[in-house]
Amino acid sequence: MARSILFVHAHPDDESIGTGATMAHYAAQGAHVTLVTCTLGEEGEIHVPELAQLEAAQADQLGGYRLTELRSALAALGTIDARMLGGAGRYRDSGMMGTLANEHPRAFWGADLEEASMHLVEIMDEVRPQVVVTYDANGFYGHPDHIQAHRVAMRASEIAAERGFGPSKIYWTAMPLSVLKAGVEALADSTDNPFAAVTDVADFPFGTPDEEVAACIDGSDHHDAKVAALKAHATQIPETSWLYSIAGNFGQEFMGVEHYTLAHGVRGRGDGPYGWETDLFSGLPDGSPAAR
Ligand SMILES: CC(=O)N[C@H]1[C@@H](O[C@@H]2[C@H](O)[C@H](O)[C@@H](O)[C@H](O)[C@H]2O)O[C@H](CO)[C@@H](O)[C@@H]1O
Ligand SMILES: [Zn+2]
Repeated sequence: MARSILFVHAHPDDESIGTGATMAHYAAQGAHVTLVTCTLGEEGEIHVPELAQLEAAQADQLGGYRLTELRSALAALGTIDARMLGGAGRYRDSGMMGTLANEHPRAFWGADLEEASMHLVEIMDEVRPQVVVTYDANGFYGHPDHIQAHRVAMRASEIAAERGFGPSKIYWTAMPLSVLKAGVEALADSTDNPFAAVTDVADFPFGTPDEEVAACIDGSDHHDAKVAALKAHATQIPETSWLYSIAGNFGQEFMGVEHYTLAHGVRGRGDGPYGWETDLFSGLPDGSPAAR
């Protein structure tokens, strides 16, 4: 059976920021890589001055523009089967938690869970992913669309399993505390250190104890592709972004390596002190067992 992996993300840019190296890694291996993006990102900031008038409060065209950014980003990552949940524009970016945009009639945060999940079930029935990747229950950092993407991905996987085509493994994006700590220390001398006020990595809304992480995907061969994908999302990620500091100054291990917890399925063989899998398909009938 050909390898099929499905990524469920909230906004255009999340796919590159959180899983860009993993997507490029599996696309390069010839796996069928499907990305489902749940909103167009209509409520985002705009870091490109000449596009400022596209913002929600003016022309309200940022969503359409971010779709073009997404297409450019995915072209950098490889052959990706890109879908919008329910079709482009069905669910709207809900804005940050507690903002007025949460109340928009099409806000993803207020979507009917069963209806939204059925849109994903249809895609899962078509592409039959052995592996699904999404966020943890907090949406990695608490954004309402990320939390809702988690809920939809998990509910759709339940329905798919009831219908005989559920994924064998479900992963949630994760940042090991050891990596987070190393990243903060590496940025300490940076002039535009975004974490200057951080005194303890526990202050971040994300961070997973290393022993709870299940997989570490080394996509450092695709570091440049991930950086190109980030640059495609120029309205969201300014050239001064700390993401580029990490990418440029501190080696590929921060940007080219992505980590996951295992939410469903049986963990395959792994490496290192915590036995982290090096392949998300590890342990599956056609999954190559992790090299020792
Ligand atoms: C990575 C991600 O999920 N980005 C979201 C997020 O963007 C944040 C938002 O614009 C906030 O106002 C900024 O202070 C913060 O720096 C941004 O990361 O929320 C947006 C609105 O829902 C969303 O469009 C964007 O993709
Ligand atoms: Zn997002």
